[in-house]
Amino acid sequence: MPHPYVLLSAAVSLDGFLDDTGPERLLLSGPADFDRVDEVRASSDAILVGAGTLRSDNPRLLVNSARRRAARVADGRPEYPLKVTVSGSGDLDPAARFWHTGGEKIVYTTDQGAARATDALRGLDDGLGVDIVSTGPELDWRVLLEHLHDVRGVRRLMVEGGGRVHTQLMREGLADELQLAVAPLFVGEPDAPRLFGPGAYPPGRMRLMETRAVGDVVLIRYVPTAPGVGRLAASADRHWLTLACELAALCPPSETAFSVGAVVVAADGTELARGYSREGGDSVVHAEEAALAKIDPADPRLGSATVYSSLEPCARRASRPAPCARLILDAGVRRVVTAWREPDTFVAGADGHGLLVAEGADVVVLPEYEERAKEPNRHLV
Ligand SMILES: NC(=O)C1=CN([C@@H]2O[C@H](COP(=O)(O)OP(=O)(O)OC[C@H]3O[C@@H](n4cnc5c(N)ncnc54)[C@H](OP(=O)(O)O)[C@@H]3O)[C@@H](O)[C@H]2O)C=CC1
Ligand SMILES: Nc1c(N[C@@H]2O[C@H](COP(=O)(O)O)[C@@H](O)[C@H]2O)[nH]c(=O)[nH]c1=O
Repeated sequence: MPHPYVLLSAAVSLDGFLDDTGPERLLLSGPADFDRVDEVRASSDAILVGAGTLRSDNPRLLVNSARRRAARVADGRPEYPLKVTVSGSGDLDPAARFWHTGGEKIVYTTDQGAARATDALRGLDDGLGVDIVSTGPELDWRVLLEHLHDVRGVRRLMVEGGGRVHTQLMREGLADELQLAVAPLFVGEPDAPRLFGPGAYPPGRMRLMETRAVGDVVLIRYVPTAPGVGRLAASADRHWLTLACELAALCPPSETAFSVGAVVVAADGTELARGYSREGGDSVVHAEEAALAKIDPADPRLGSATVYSSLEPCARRASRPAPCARLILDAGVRRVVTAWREPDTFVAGADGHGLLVAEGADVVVLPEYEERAKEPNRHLV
C-alpha cells in the first residue's frame, strides 16, 4: 500500500538531546535554521508531532512565511499543511495552540484513546476541523501512513518529533529521510529527551545525501538503505524498487522480450549488484540473471539479501535452462520485491511469485510502482 514520503526532522545538541529538562522549549536551531524548517513545512502536505511534544512545547506548527503560504495557495494547495498528532491515551488538552491555529487537524489514536480524545476535544468548535481516527487496539504506524496517503491525499509528511515518534518510525523502517540539524551546544542532563532511544534499528549505514551549514548549525540529510524484513515493506524497499524501474529504461529495445531492471541488496543496505535485460550484448539475458551473475555465489550475504525486480521473476524460459525464480532460489536469496506481476504476453500463466513462495521466499509486490515498471514496455502490453 502506498505511503507518503516520510521526512523526519529534528534539531539535536552535540550530545544527542532534543531538549533540556527545563520548562521552556530549548531552541537548538538558530534563525536561519528555523527559516529552513519553515521552508520544509511549506513543501509538506502534513506535519506530524507526538502528543508528548504537544504537551511539552505547545507548538503551533504553522508555515510562518506569508510568501510561502501564498505560494502554496497559488499552487492550489491549502494555505497550511494538515496538522497531525498521535496519542495512545487520547489525553489531549483542548486549549493547546495546535487546535486553534492553522488549517485542518487529525488525531491518530487507538480504540480506547479515540473515546477519550473525542471527549477531550468535544468543546472545540466544529469549524476547527479536527478528525479523530483509530488505527485499532494499538497505534499502527502503517495504518496511519496508508490513511494519510489514501484518505487525506498526503504525499509528503514532515515529522517534527519528538523522540518517541522518531524512534518508532526509524526502527520500523518507515522513514524515507532524516533531516538532522546539529546545534553547537551541550545539554548534559541525563534525563533530557534523546532523539533516538535504544532498540532494534535497521542494520547498516544510511546514505548521506547532503551536509550544509545553516548559520552555526549543520544540516545533515540521510536516507535509510536497509531492505525490509519478510513480507513487510520498508521505505528503503521503495527506493531500491525505484532504481530497478529506472534500470529497465537502459535495456536495448525489443519486440519479443520485456525490459526489466534488477538490483540485489544485502540486509545492511549494501548494493551487491544490478542488472538489466539484454545487458552487455547478450540478447536473451534477464535482469535478475545479469545481476546475480556479478556476485560470487559463495558470498555469505546472499542468504539475507533482497532481489528487487521491476517485473516478477520469470518462471519458465525457452532461451536458458533455468528461469530467474530458480536462479534466485539457487543463489540462496529468500526475499524478492517486485512491482508488476508478469502478464501473459509471452508465457501464459507464468507464476514466478508462486515458485518463489513455494520454496520459502518472501515476495513483496508494490503495485504502486507497476506503471513505472510498464513504462519501457508500453509497446508490449
Ligand atoms: N529538537 C527538536 O527538533 C524537537 C524536540 N522535541 C522535544 O521532544 C520532547 C518530546 O518527545 P517525546 O516525549 O518522545 O514525545 P513525542 O512527541 O514523541 O510523543 C510521544 C507520545 O505520542 C504518543 N505515541 C507515540 N507512539 C505511540 C504508540 N506507538 N502508541 C501509542 N501512543 C503513541 C503517546 O501519546 P500519549 O501519551 O497521549 O499516549 C506518546 O506519549 C520534548 O521535550 C520536545 O521539546 C520535539 C520535537 C522536535
Ligand atoms: N526546538 C526545536 C524544534 N522544535 C520543534 O518545533 C516545534 C515548535 O513549532 P512552532 O510552535 O510552530 O514554532 C516543536 O513542537 C518541535 O516539534 N525544531 C527545530 O527545528 N529546532 C529546534 O531547535
